Amino acid sequence: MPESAAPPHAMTVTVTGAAGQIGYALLFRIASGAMLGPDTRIRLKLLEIPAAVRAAEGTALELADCAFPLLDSVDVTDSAAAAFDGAHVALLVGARPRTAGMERADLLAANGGIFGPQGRAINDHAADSVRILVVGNPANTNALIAAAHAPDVPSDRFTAMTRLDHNRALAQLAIKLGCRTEEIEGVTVWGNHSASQYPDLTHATAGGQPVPSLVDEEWIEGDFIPRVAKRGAEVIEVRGSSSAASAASAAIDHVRDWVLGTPDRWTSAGVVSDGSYGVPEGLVSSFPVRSSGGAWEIVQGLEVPPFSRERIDTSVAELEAERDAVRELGLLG
Ligand SMILES: NC(=O)C1=CN([C@@H]2O[C@H](COP(=O)(O)OP(=O)(O)OC[C@H]3O[C@@H](n4cnc5c(N)ncnc54)[C@H](O)[C@@H]3O)[C@@H](O)[C@H]2O)C=CC1
Ligand SMILES: O=C([O-])CC(=O)C(=O)O
Repeated sequence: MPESAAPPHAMTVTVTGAAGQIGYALLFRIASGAMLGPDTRIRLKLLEIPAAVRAAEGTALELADCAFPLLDSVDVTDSAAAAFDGAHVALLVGARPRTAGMERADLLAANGGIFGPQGRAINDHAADSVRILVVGNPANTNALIAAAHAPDVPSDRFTAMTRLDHNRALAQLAIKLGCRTEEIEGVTVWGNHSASQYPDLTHATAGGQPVPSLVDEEWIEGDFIPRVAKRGAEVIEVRGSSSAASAASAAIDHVRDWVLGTPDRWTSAGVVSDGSYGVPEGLVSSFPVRSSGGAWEIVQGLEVPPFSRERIDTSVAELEAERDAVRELGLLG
């Protein structure tokens, strides 16, 4: 055997719902090193329901065929205990979609049946340093349920994905201003990953110029906010199926920034509230965040004008209603 030049450091990454649309767009980028960088080898563990294990095994064949230098192994299983064994990063993508005629309470209950046991399995089997990103909808409340079943895992390790909403906001603003997304800073998505979210441009700058001086309020209220908040529905209507590659890309961005640190600008993530900005402690809500040393910190001290206050409160009220509903269903332990 030639002397190996492989990086010494390896991490175990668990992906649930691995045979789904997002899984197919996500796994190859993780294995290529796009998520954890060029110095980290990857051990993938894929969790699926029994009926989709074979499809996930098919994806594992293709992963092998890519001959990714950083990919050490791929295991496919329908056992949560096996899937989360030693996990350093867990991407909870698999979820029960809403089907016709399904009430919100039914959806919450069906997902509680997935995210409760997965939270317990993470608690019992994952690495001490595990970091969890919930992508499967309703993402914020699913993260809350998983965290409630993992008493030994610090709750700040459970996060929900609002990075896709953040990226959508950057993209819409860049199109409006004719600039590159890279020139934009200070955008925040607050609240729930749902149509009630509040993409906030109050503190945004583009090329160093305050965005509120570059666009009018009418555009922000009438075009920008609804466009971003309802972008998922727009993609479903035009593409004929829900956002997958963009969701996978956002998940990569979220975990990369969490583990390796944000650049000099902040981003948005659903994190457990510490009471900042009047969001009740314990709710998983989207905030402006920075990461350093592998931990998210909520950006403090931003002024919240009345228009923003009202929008944040509306989305947070929806999160509270979801929390109360899952509590009543006995899903918070
Ligand atoms: N937070 C966000 O920004 C976004 C969230 N989503 C959500 O992500 C989720 C996944 O989306 P897609 O990949 O398009 O769906 P999909 O239906 O293509 O795939 C979901 C996969 O999860 C699997 N699954 C179901 N229950 C499972 C369980 N208990 N354990 C393991 N796997 C399980 C299914 O067998 C299926 O293969 C959906 O809930 C969707 O609404 C989608 C886009 C953006
Ligand atoms: O509604 C969905 O399943 C997809 C979704 O969350 C989004 O695109 O933001």
